[in-house]
Amino acid sequence: MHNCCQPIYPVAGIRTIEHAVMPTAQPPLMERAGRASAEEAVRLMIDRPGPLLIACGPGNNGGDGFVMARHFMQAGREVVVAFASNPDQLPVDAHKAYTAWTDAGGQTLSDLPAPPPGGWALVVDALFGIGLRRPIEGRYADWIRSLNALPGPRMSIDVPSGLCADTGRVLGIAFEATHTVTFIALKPGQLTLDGPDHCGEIVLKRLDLDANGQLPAQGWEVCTKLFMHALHPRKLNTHKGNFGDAVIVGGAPGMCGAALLAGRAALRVGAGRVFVGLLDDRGPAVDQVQPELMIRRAEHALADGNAIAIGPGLGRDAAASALLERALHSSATLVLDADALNLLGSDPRLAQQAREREAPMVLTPHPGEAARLLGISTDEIQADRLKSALALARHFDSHVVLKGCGSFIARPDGQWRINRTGNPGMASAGMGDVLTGLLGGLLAQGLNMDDAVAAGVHLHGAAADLLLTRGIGPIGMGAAELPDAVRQILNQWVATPHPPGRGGPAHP
Ligand SMILES: NC(=O)C1=CN([C@@H]2O[C@H](COP(=O)(O)OP(=O)(O)OC[C@H]3O[C@@H](n4cnc5c(N)ncnc54)[C@H](OP(=O)(O)O)[C@@H]3O)[C@@H](O)[C@H]2O)[C@@H](O)CC1
Ligand SMILES: Nc1ncnc2c1ncn2[C@@H]1O[C@H](COP(=O)(O)OP(=O)(O)O)[C@@H](O)[C@H]1O
Ligand SMILES: [K+]
Repeated sequence: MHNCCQPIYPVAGIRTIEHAVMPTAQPPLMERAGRASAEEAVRLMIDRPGPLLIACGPGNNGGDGFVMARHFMQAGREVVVAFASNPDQLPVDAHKAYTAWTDAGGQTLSDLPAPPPGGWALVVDALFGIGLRRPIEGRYADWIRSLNALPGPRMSIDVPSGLCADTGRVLGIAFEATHTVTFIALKPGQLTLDGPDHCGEIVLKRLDLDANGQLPAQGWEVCTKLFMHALHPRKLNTHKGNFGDAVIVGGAPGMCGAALLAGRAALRVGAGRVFVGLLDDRGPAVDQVQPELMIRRAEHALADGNAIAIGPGLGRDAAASALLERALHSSATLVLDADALNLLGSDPRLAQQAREREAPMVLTPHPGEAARLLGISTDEIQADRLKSALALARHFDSHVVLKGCGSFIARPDGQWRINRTGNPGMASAGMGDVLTGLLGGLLAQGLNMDDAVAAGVHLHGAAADLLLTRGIGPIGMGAAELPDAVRQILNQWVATPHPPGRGGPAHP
C-alpha cells in the first residue's frame, strides 16, 4: 500500500527544494539518498544470496549508486559496480561519492559483467534520474536492454532511467524496475502514462525533508482523505429528496447503453433520483436491470436535475447540439463527457458558451477528446498529460479530468491532482460512462466540485481494483460490473472513514 495524500512535484520543483536545503543539509542529501536506497535494497534481497549489481551513470543519480555500493561493501556484501563514464567529469557530490567508494576499496567495471552463476541478488539502476535530458541511445541503451532482460528484482534509484520524470514518457528506452526508491517527493511521470509500468512499486524516501513546507505543492495524489469530509453516514430521518436528482443525457440510436450505464452508476453512488434522457425515440422505456431509472425523452429530462451529466452516447447531430446548448444555459452543475466534448471541439460557438458559463462544470475527456478540444493531436496530449489537463482547465475555466492510466484532475487555478486507483481492466468500452454517472450522482447530492471529482475518480478506479481482487479482470472486466463494486466501496469508506493504509499527512 503506498503512502497517501503525498505532494507531487515536477522536476523544477524538486530542484527548487534541493537548492534550498542542500547547502546546509547534514548529512548531505546524497548520503541520505544512498543510505535510503541501501535500506530498501536489503528488503528486496531477503533470501536472495549472491552479489548485487549497481549500474552507475554520469550524474548525481550515479552518485547515489556509489553511496549505496559503499554501504553494502562496508556491510560485507559483495557488490559489483558498472560505470562507463569519466570520474573526473562527475558533478561535485557524485565525485565525492565515487572517491569514497574507491577509497574504501571499491572498483568499477567499464562494461556490464555477465551475471554470476546464481544470478544477481538485485540489479540496481543508478544511471539517470531527474537529470535525463534527451532520448537514451548507444551504450546506455544497450545496457538498459541487457539489464531489462535479467531475471529477479530490479530497483531504480529515484526514477527508472529513460523515463521522463515530468511526463511519464519513455525517452528512447527505459529501465523496467520492479521497485523504485524515489527521493524527497513523488514526480508526476512516475504515476501516469508509461510511469507505472516502469516504476513497479514506488517507495518514497523523504530524506527527512518536508517538501510541502519548503515549496507549497500545486499537485497532490488523490486519496480518501481529500474528500471523506464530504461523505457522511446517512441520518435515519432522510428521504430521497435529500440526495438530489441526477440527470443523464445521451443515448442516441445505437448508444442507449452508454446513458444507462451512467444512470446505474449515479444510482449506486447514492443519488436520490436518477433520470435518463435518451435521444433514441425507440430506446427502452425501462431499464430491466435497473428499473429505478426514470427514462424519458432527452428534451424532457433536462429540467429535472440539479446535476446534469451530458454526453454518453449523445451523438453529434443537430438535436444533440441543441441539447448541449440548453444544458450549458441551465443553472445545474454540469458534467460534460464523450460527444458533448466532441461537439465543443467542433463548434466554436458552443465552446464559447461553455467558457462563459458560470455554474460549476467538469469536463472528463479521454486523450482523444482532449485532443479535439485543444485542436492538437492525441500524441501531443499524451506527450505532457499534466500540461494538457491544465491547459484545458484554464481554457474552459472548469475542472477537467484527463482520463487514462494516471488520471489527472486539473483546476483552472493551476492546482492539480493525480489518481492512482484503477487498472487495465478499465480499458474497455463504457468505463468512461460509469465515471460520468458517478460524478453526476455525487454532484446531485451536493458535493462541491473538488470533492465530487476527487471522490468520483478515486472510487471509479477503486471499484475496478476491487473487482480484480475477486478475479474479475483485468481481461474481460465489464463497465456494467463496476456500479455494484462502487456501492460496496463507498459504503465501506463511509463506515470506516480512514481505513488502514490510507493514513498519512493531512491534505492541503
Ligand atoms: N541534487 C541533489 O541534491 C540530489 C540529487 N539526487 C540524485 O541526483 C539525481 C539527479 O542528478 P543529476 O541532476 O546530476 O542528473 P542525472 O539524473 O544523474 O543525469 C544527469 C547526467 O546524465 C547525463 N544525461 C542526461 N540525459 C542523458 C542521455 N539521454 N544520455 C546520456 N547522458 C545523459 C547528463 O549529461 P549532459 O546532459 O550534461 O550531457 C548528466 O551527466 C536525482 O535523480 C537523484 O538520484 C539525490 O542524491 C538527492 C540529492
Ligand atoms: N489502464 C488503465 N488504468 C487505469 N484506468 C484506466 C485504464 N484504462 C482506462 N482507464 C479508465 O477507464 C475510463 C475509460 O474511459 P473512456 O475512455 O471515456 O471509455 P468509454 O468512452 O468507452 O466509456 C477512464 O476513467 C480511464 O481513466
Ligand atoms: K535511475
